[in-house]
Amino acid sequence: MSGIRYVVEGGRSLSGTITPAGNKNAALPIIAATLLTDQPVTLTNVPRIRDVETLVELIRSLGAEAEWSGRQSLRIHAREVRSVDLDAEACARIRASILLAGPLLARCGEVTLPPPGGDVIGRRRVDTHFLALQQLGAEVDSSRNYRFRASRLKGTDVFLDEPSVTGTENALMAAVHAEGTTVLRNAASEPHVQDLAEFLSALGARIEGIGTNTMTVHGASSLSGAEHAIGPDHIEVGSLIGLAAVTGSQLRIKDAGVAHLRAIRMNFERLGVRCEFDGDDVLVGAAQEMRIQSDLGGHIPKIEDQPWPAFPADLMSIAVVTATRCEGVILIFEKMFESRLFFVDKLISMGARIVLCDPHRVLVSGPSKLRAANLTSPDIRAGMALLIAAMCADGTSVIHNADQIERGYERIDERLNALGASIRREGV
Ligand SMILES: CC(=O)N[C@H]1[C@@H](OP(=O)(O)OP(=O)(O)OC[C@H]2O[C@@H](n3ccc(=O)[nH]c3=O)[C@H](O)[C@@H]2O)O[C@H](CO)[C@@H](O)[C@@H]1O
Ligand SMILES: C=C(OP(=O)(O)O)C(=O)O
Repeated sequence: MSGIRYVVEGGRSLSGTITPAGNKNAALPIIAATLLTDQPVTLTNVPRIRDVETLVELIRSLGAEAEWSGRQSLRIHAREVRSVDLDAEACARIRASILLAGPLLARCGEVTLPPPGGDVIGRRRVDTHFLALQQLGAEVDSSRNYRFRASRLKGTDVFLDEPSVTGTENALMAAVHAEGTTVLRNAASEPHVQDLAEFLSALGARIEGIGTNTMTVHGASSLSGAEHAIGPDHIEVGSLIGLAAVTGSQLRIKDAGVAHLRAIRMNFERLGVRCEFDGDDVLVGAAQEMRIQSDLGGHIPKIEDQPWPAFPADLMSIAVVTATRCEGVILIFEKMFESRLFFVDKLISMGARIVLCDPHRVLVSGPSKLRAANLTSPDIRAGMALLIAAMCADGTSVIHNADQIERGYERIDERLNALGASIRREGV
């Protein structure tokens, strides 16, 4: 079992203001995309999390200069890029290593990538990446590692077999360097995909349809440098809303990017958790109704994930833990990942009333009073859900393998302690 554990004293209410970190899933493709230009790039609001540090290590190994010029500010200059063998262990630590495929193919004409890692939440297919890059003219071979080769990339009309987030991002990064025009259909449009497209535009790429499922990309032979601020992490904002609700906390979540929070707000309302928008801040009040809202006719409601702009898959674990503290019954239907819901056995051991119907669906009946427990975090979001459970449970819980939480949430112990939480970080 790996090194970091959190010792959490439950039962405390928090109060105050917290600013969400930059979006992990935007920072990662944007850092990969800096390899597309030989000019310097400055990125601000970059989350200092483990996945980012690993990707920075990987791009340095390819010859890019990358220096932190402030706590959240990263300067990258990929004057020269050599596509040599990438460290297999570093690639296996993160899902985002797959995002080097598009930029390296575009810049160097070939790339061999060891298989990516990332959360173990079910099968993580890469077929969409292969399909898209192949249609742009790459030869691909997955017999040993992932090998992509293209003497030139040529724009075309690409229909993605599913709106894969990183698949869309790889296609976008390859397309900006392709000859002619590329149309990407059935594309993902999550805030992080939009952020990447905005960054590429700041480098001089011409992209139409940002934020929709059809993007048109006009290829450019060279791109400039740029300064770009990573957008706020809407998954962290959603996690904080759930946390505030179950701990009876009053929080102002500052500069939260409310334009991206409609589906998130709507689904929390289904649990009887309401928040207000004040400019770009989110306000969560301490006295929430916490009563599950039935569908018309008194039917059992559900929360389900779907591609953007619907409710995000990465908030499903947070929705489950929040529901355990609400009055009523709700079905949580996770359509994307077949192992993400298995962590509910840990909530059940804490006293939650949950039926795991099948790998994709759980029925939660609340409210349950949660008891402290000795827990292990299986992935980023389940880890955060367990931290939330521990914070509202009676007694002191220990969360092992908190390294997983730190893959995605920056200094979460310090930041929550500043609001009144009691989380002691131990281990190395
Ligand atoms: C580094 C990064 O950005 N990781 C995110 C990215 O992973 P990633 O890009 O790996 O995830 P994908 O979008 O490719 O797909 C995730 C899974 O959902 C399935 N699928 C996808 C689209 C769809 O319409 N229906 C469907 O069932 C896919 O088959 C796949 O099994 O997007 C996921 C889905 O938002 C998030 O959980 C991850 O945090
Ligand atoms: C699943 C996630 O990350 P990754 O795709 O990097 O494993 C996540 O951010 O919840």
